[in-house]
Amino acid sequence: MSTNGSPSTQPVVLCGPSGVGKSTLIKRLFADEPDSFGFSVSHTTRSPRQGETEGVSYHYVTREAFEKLIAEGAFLEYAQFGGNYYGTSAKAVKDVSEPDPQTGKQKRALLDIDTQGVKLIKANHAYLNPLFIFIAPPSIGDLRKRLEGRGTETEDSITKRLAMAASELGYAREGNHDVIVLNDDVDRAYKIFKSAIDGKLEGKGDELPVEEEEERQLRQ
Ligand SMILES: Nc1ncnc2c1ncn2[C@@H]1O[C@H](COP(=O)(O)OP(=O)(O)OP(=O)(O)O)[C@@H](O)[C@H]1O
Repeated sequence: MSTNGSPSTQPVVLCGPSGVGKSTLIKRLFADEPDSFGFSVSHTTRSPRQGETEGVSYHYVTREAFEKLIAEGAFLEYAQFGGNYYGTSAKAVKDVSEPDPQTGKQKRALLDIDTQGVKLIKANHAYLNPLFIFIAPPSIGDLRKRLEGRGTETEDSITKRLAMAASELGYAREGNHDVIVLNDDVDRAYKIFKSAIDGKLEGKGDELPVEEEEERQLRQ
């Protein structure tokens, strides 16, 4: 496994197909270690809502300022929803691991991003030096069952997510991640995930599911 960076502050990038169980593993990690990890503060062009604080809830910026940041390549990912921009900047990720001015405590940034975001970090923000962890499904068929079971997606959305899943698995097969975690049994997967982020995993973790099986199940 990768030995780059200090395990105490090295950002952790979690990626993998929609429905594979990333949120499930992140929830467990936060329950296990509530003070060790943090999410980066996103930028947005929407106005602050009551109770929200600049720099805590979001970094609130104008459209012009947001577009300037896009042009500068500042964002690892960004998107528009409801007429507003939202984005994660590389600086916001780095800021998570800065010592808190009051307590001196440092947190590790945890990111849940798609393959596009992983490519952007590798191409433009390599200095972040994260631990890239790919969460893999036992099969595309299992992924379908999980997305159906979660009850949050339409059939059309499930079909799109499964097609995306195949391309994300393809990118993982090229060896672009430091660690592979097969989320077959969630307790077993969490153990591998936790030992990887604690720097205690020997090797690269699990094997990816076989490609032929995937294609067969996609055709079904
Ligand atoms: N090992 C597992 N076995 C069976 N079901 C699981 C397992 N891990 C997670 N699930 C279930 O699969 C569904 C999808 O999990 P989750 O929402 O964590 O995925 P996700 O990767 O965060 O998806 P998205 O990227 O769409 O947010 C949930 O209903 C979850 O309870």
